[in-house]
Amino acid sequence: MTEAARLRAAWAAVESLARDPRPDGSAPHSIRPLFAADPERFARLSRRAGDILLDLSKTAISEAVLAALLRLAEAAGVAPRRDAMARGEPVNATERRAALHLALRAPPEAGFRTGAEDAAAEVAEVLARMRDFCAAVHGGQALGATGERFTDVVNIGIGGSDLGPAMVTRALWTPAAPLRAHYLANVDAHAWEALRPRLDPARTLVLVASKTFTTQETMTNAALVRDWLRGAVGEGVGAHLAALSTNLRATAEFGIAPERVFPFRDWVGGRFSLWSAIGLSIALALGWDAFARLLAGARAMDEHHLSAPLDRNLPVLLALAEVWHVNGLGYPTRAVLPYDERLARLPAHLQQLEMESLGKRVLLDGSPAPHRTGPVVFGEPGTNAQHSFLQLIHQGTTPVPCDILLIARPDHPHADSHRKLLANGLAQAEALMRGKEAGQVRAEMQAAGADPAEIERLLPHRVFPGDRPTVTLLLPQLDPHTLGQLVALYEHKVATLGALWGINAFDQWGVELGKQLAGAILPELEAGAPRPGAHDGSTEGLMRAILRLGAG
Ligand SMILES: O=P(O)(O)OC[C@H]1O[C@](O)(CO)[C@@H](O)[C@@H]1O
Repeated sequence: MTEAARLRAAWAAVESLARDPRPDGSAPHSIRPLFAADPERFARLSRRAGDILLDLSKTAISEAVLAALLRLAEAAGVAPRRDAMARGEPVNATERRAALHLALRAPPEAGFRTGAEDAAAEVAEVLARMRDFCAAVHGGQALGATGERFTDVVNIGIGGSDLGPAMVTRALWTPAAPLRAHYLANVDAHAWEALRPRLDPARTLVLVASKTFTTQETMTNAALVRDWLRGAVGEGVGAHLAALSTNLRATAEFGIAPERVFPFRDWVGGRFSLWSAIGLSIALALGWDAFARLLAGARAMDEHHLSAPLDRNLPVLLALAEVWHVNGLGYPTRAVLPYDERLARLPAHLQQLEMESLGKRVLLDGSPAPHRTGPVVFGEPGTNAQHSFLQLIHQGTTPVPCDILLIARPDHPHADSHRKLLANGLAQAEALMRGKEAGQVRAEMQAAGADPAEIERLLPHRVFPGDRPTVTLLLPQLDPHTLGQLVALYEHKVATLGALWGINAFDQWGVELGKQLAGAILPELEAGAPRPGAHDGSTEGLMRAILRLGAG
């Protein structure tokens, strides 16, 4: 059999398991019969790596489905694609680049290279400079222009130059941390106007974080903030600025001294970059040790992913569950529900990581993808999500698989609150799977003394279909090391899905068209009139309406 034929056969096996009833007659999407048939299902379908326990048992993945999915992973070349990535090969084929974020969190002796480039040495050098800079800021050797110590760091960046670091500092910052961190992303200057009054320019350190150093939003905000700093501290503004970028010419043109530029290389993708110089705000805000432990956590997950067999490999299993849901059962969305307020920005980080990576419609060779690819990802922390969109997930027409993240031990003394939080997370997953049948609803309403006609009227509204899948991830506590493992787990899941679907998970051409068109519209707004015939009727009409309302 050729490779292509093997891959087609593997897909066909998964698809037929998703289409045809199981040998016991149960439907392929049903979960409850799997528990009824196998009291050991939790033990069989949960796996542990490092600090993370992954429970896949509340999905409709049967033993047969898991076996078929693992055969698909073999046929799609998941392990060789993973290894090519780790060898620094140009797995980002459309940009002819490596995707070597693994090198960012590896010790130098791991020896990561790409082509002739010694990635490990490069990383070690930048990390050492970042560590020294943090020590100087925290130790009071690097001061503001007026001799004050820094109390606040502002990271100006967007997308991958914002979401990862913002998510991590939101998760791990405590009042005992060395600096307060703020993240300015949107070109909407309301964001800056809301932040500005909270800052004292004399004590504010500003990081301009942009891989390309050309991103419109970041460069616009950087100019605004530099002017504000200059207005307050005059020509000493350089003491308040640093840049995190691959574009050393542009950082120099912006006026940032070379010793204040922390570089990284083009083999670091934006959405995989929080471990690079882009993570400097994390290290400044939380301390160097926390950043080092974050990297070590990610490295532990890398080692697991690189060495564990596919059937025990957490990122691979998570990716296979996604294939089952998206391609097998046809569920086009997924919700991420961290039952931890500190992980409030994790869904936003995963939205970029997953949707920018997997929102592709062609295979590596440019032919149309024969299968549906990346699902829509959204989420909110639990329990808040329960009071907003969980209704649809329980009773809507299309099942939405959920990732439920639980943290066993809190970092506060309120045990009762934490038990309630955990009880809710566990209960949602149980309720989604178990559902509530008509007989049970009827009995409950009868016991409450409801009128029989009223019972029959309300019955369909109060029935829960059940068999709605959840994947649970349990961490013992939230700290830099466990968070590093968790984020790296999702990164490797994304790369694995790239291999399974045969797409490039490392480019993002889809963001370009809007940027180009915005570049064309901007001068027309400045000139106060759309260029006749340059746009569709709607865009031109809206531009005229906006201009009439006084913008531009
Ligand atoms: O770091 P940069 O170059 O400013 O880019 C920011 C973000 O913009 C994107 O290129 C998308 O527009 C992301 O991939 C990236 O993370």
